[in-house]
Formats: sequence, C-alpha cells, structure tokens
Amino acid sequence: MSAIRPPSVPTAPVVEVKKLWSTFRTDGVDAVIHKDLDLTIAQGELLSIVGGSGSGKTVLLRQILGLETPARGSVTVLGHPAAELGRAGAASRVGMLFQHGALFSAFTVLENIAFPLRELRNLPDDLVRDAAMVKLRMVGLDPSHAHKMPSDLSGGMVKRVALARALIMDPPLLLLDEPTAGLDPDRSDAFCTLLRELHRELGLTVVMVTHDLDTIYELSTRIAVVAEKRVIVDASPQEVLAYPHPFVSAFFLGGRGHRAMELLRAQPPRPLEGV
Ligand SMILES: Nc1ncnc2c1ncn2[C@@H]1O[C@H](COP(=O)(O)OP(=O)(O)OP(=O)(O)O)[C@@H](O)[C@H]1O
Repeated sequence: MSAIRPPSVPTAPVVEVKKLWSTFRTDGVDAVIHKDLDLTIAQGELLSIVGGSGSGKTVLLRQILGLETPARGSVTVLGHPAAELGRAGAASRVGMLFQHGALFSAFTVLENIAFPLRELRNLPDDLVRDAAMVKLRMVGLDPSHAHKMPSDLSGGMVKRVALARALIMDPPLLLLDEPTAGLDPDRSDAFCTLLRELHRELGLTVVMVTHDLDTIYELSTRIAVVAEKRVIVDASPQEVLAYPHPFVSAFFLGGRGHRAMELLRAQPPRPLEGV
C-alpha cells in the first residue's frame, strides 16, 4: 500500500526524519520499532502523530528530541542532527511537554518554570524570575499561583505550568506527548484553546502525540499515522480519514470516532498558519 504524501512542503523543514530505524536490544534480541520511517514537518505546522499502542510514537518523539539514537537513517531538527541538540541550550530550540507534566514536586510553580534558565547558570535571578512570570501569564495562570507547590494544583494547572516551562526559552518547536490525557472535557477544551492560540501567536511548529480524537480534530493541520513500523499516511485530517487501512478505519471511524467526525464535518479545513 503506497503512502499519501502532501504535494509539496512550502518552507525549509523544521524536522526531517529520513529512513529511520529505531531498535532496542532486550535479552540479546533486537526489536525493530521503526523501519525506514520518513517524516518531514514544515515550519508552522501542528502535526498530530497517531498509531496503535506500542507502535513507536513516543520513541519517535524521543528521536526528535535527540534522546534516542537512530540505528540507521537520520533525524534532523532545525538543520542539525537531533543528537547534537545536546542538553545545554536544547530548551531554546525544542520545548517538550511530557505526558504527566513531570513537574519537580519540591519546587514552586515559578521555580519549575524557571528551571531550564537556571540550569544555564549565567543569568541574574531577577531576570530569570521575570521571564518565568511572563510565561506564567502566557499560559493563562494568575501570578498568585507563582509560589504554590505542584501538589496544590489541579491537573489542568499542572499541564499549564509544564507548558510554561517548555516555552521558557522561546523554542520554535514544541513537542507534546498526550497533552490532554487525564483532563476532564472542559479542561481539555480549555487546554486545546490555549495550545491553538500559542501556536498561532508564537508561530510555533507543534508535534503532538495523542489518542484523543477531539484534540486531534481541534488542533491538527496534518496527521501522520504510524503503523507497520513507518508513517503509512501523512496528510490533512480529511485525506487521512479516507485512507484505506484497518488501523485508520478502527481509530477514526469506530464508535468513539463518530462524535469527533461530526466536529470535523462541521468545521472548514484548518488553514496552515504562519506558512
Ligand atoms: N528503552 C526501551 N527499551 C526497550 N524497549 C523499548 C524502550 N522504549 C520503548 N520500547 C519499546 O518500543 C515500543 C514502542 O514504544 P512507544 O512508547 O514508542 O509506543 P507508543 O506508540 O508511544 O505506545 P502508547 O500509545 O501505548 O504509549 C514498545 O514495544 C516499547 O516496549
């Protein structure tokens, strides 16, 4: 079955994955997670990566972050091999929102947001504090929350603080792993609205892994489906829905897909902002 590809990519890619193989050796046996996986992400896109459980979506995000090493092939981010992003300064190029927020429980909200800047160790305290306050407001949180501990926050607030930390160094690329997991429908909708506004206002390129169809249809400019160890289709939501593959049918057209499908039908296709 041949993959559908968009006809052209309008600007220099922010992420370019070419013929990627990801493997893990367990008990002397190599498990192949990705085999000749190709994916190109242009500036300003909001790309959702979907696939079955264990299909390698998180490993793909980790490859883009430079946390995994390709067994073969290449992963290029902003023109450099992902592995070269390194720890120091990586947050200025790629922001990552982990699935459970992953805040430091012993740090206040403001200390959590400021953490990547503090790690640089060369900025005055008041500047770091001011920058963290700007990001706190940017994610829609009142400054009165700055000195709270993570245990005092709701699930939605934890996500917002983690997002503020991911954006502290104004990275052009933001990676999101299940951004609305664990949120009730109202908080999930509010978080999607925030992500859409930040995507537009900051001109971000966003790559998101999610199982949540409402989130996918609400935000995606494009969807990449991972199955059979590669990206089988990489296109607009409408084109992906029409792609003949058992996973696509089960995921998008099964029972839970119907409400989200109605939402998609009611909306015009989302334009690609900033491209
Ligand atoms: N460090 C590792 N060592 C060995 N195997 C790993 C490692 N990391 C991931 N895997 C394996 O790679 C496969 C893909 O994992 P991954 O977490 O990317 O799946 P996923 O598509 O994100 O799944 P889910 O939707 O369930 O979160 C799984 O079989 C997993 O067990």
